[in-house]
Amino acid sequence: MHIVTISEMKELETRADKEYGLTSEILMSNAGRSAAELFEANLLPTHKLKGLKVLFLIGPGNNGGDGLVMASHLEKEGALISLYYWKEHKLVVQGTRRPDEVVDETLAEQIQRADYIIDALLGTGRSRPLPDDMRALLARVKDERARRADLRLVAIDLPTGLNADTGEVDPGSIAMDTTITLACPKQGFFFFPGRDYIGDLEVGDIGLPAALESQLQTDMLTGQQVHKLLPERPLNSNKGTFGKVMLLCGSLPYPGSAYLAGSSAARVGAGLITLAVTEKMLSFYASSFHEATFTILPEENAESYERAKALIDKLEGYKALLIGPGLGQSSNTREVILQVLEHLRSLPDETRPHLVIDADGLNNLSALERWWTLLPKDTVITPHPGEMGRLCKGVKVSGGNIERLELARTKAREWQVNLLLKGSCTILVDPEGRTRINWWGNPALATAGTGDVLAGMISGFLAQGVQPFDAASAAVYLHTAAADLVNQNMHIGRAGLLASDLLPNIPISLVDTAHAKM
Ligand SMILES: NC(=O)C1=CN([C@@H]2O[C@H](COP(=O)(O)OP(=O)(O)OC[C@H]3O[C@@H](n4cnc5c(N)ncnc54)[C@H](O)[C@@H]3O)[C@@H](O)[C@H]2O)[C@@H](O)CC1
Ligand SMILES: [K+]
Repeated sequence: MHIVTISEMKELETRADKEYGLTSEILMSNAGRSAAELFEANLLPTHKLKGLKVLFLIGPGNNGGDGLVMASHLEKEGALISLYYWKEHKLVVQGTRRPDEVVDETLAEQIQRADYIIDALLGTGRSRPLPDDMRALLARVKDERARRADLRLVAIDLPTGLNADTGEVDPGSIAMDTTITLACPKQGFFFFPGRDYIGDLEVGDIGLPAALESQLQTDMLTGQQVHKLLPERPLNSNKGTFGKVMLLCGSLPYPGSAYLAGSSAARVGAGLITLAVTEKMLSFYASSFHEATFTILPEENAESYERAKALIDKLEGYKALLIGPGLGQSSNTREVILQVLEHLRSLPDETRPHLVIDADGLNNLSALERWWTLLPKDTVITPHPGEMGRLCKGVKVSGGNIERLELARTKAREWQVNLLLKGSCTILVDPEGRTRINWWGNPALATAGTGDVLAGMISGFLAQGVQPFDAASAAVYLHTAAADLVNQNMHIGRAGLLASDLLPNIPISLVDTAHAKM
């Protein structure tokens, strides 16, 4: 599913008209019908349309036009519709226009009795700050929503006043329970503060031919898309079929990282997991991770070339290598990483394991000048905002604002990597600038070890032959899906998840993609 900017959306509409004869009226008619269908589909099981009291706030442009089409569909199905035309200050209640002198009073009543209020005031055409009377109207709706939790607010295309490119909001904008956006999600939905105003996101089909969208470079990750990226599991297979993952992870203060990452690689289906560890650490892993195999490395005070050689000697036949989680940042360890990278660069593409670098792997690299020139082709790197800041030599990187997007795009191209920039809506960019953004986020994931799980999942997909950008994309989507399953199955809210809770839920999240609604 493509994500668009305002100008990309306008261009799609212009070309739809020019090349396919899909006029603005046709698109609006499709938009209103589709919004009505999605609205009705989401009412169940708590509400039914017959007798439902729905107040539409209608703006002066096409967004208002979408609202009017949607309203007429709902009315035909038995909903009790009121229409407030903001610009004309006109109120129509179930087909009857109210006299001008009672509009204010009647509108107040309609707001108080509505089951649903639909924001069809402004969409992508908003061009200036909201006028005071529109802000006042929205403030009344917001107060009513605060007073009555069962009042539902639904935006058509986008919440009024939200900047669809940047996610900035007007002071008068209010948070919705649902946004039914038209044709494509807008870029601004994925960045704060806008992200908090969208509520549940639904995407209405307005009948744009798919060919029109072929130029668009930015996608929203969806379950349906991820389902197609998952590796096949033929019956005629053995553990060799699904690839081997080597992990250079974990050190004395952070032993759990290698366990979490390795288990996650197995949970997405990799055939064999090998932890490269010192003998001192072996007993810890052997007792907690029965399925793993081990490559024994010299202790950490050994010469770096001995440590690197012990790993390199065992790498043949591995399809994926994960470097970093819990590895520590000693200069000796940095040298080990450099030697391993040199070895990987010397290998032909066909035999080189795909590389993922996370956490301390990135921290070690960021201490070096032009570190990206040391990476083999098609490496996946997975920084959180702090690590990204260090990789960019001190740039401040936000966890959720729009500047992240441009930075990620610029750096993925400059560094020629598959960049996964973590955050509330994680961004993925490939070396050519192709971009994918994860809509779903889960605050319960903001806890130690969940990054190790993500890195492990990517490696596990790489081992199975999934292409690097796709492996990272699938892992990001499934990581949040697994967290949502933990929330549901353990009945926990936004806090209290342990990274290890994700592990048994990862395979379930894979299965669930087969039934994803989008
Ligand atoms: N053009 C098309 O082909 C389609 C448009 N669609 C809908 O049309 C919307 C875009 O339509 P428009 O371009 O007409 O834009 P809008 O409906 O968002 O609003 C534009 C109108 O609002 C006024 N306006 C702008 N900023 C304002 C402000 N701050 N305060 C008060 N008035 C303001 C403008 O003068 C103009 O009259 C989309 O969001 C979507 O809902 C969909 O129906 C799909 C097809
Ligand atoms: K709107």
